[in-house]
Amino acid sequence: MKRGIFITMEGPEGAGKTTITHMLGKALQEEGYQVLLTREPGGVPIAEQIREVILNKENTAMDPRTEALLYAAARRQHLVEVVMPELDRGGIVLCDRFIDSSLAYQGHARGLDIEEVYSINKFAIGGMMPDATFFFDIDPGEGLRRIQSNGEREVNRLDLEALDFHKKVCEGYQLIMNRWQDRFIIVDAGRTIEEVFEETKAGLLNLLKESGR
Ligand SMILES: Nc1ncnc2c1ncn2[C@@H]1O[C@H](COP(=O)(O)OP(=O)(O)OP(=O)(O)O)[C@@H](O)[C@H]1O
Ligand SMILES: Cc1cn([C@H]2C[C@H](O)[C@@H](COP(=O)(O)O)O2)c(=O)[nH]c1=O
Repeated sequence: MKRGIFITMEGPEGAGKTTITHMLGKALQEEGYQVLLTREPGGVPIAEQIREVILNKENTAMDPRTEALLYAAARRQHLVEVVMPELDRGGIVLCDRFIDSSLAYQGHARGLDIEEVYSINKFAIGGMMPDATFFFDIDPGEGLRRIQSNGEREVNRLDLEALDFHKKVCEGYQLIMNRWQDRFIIVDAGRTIEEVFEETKAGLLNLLKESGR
């Protein structure tokens, strides 16, 4: 029985999800909250192995449905091993990407259809949708420029897609946000790291307060 709160971070490449999620984790701990930070695809050994297969630049032959199924499989394993037990304990889980990434990337940008991808993901998640989702809104070209100028970040198979693909990802996110309006909090991620962090932190503390924490 879920008692915790499940928050996800979404957006295109280079929007700042990982940077801000780590800053939030530290800030919440300083406020006395216990918080679990995790990510998709990955977060547990089996899902990290699936991540390596999906994102490996050599795997250019990967079929879009195979890709969608692998993300869903990684998601299931991560949920069962990490997210669900933590939520059952009443914890706060901040997850860098979740189902909306599959809907935007595989469902819309790859053209598989958002409803079809939602359908296989329903099997994977068994109703475990996020309580709230922060969407880091940035121009996709600007996001790609950010990751290209970060020499430490390894470029993966999805990063190598053309700008048009990343524009479709953003279009997909818009469709998803229209469908699940109540769940999304949109943050202008084109500002400085400090500005994005302060706004996201205020939104998150508000959610925690509303949930009685
Ligand atoms: N608001 C910002 N302004 C300028 N640079 C930023 C900002 N936020 C993050 N960055 C930088 O952009 C790069 C990408 O950031 P980050 O890894 O947090 O993005 P992400 O959304 O998690 O990307 P991806 O989904 O592609 O992994 C990093 O080098 C980070 O330092
Ligand atoms: C969960 C998920 C992710 N993706 C894509 C999005 C990114 O291109 C990579 C993950 O890399 P990151 O540096 O950790 O953001 O995978 C996807 O296409 N579908 C998904 O469900």
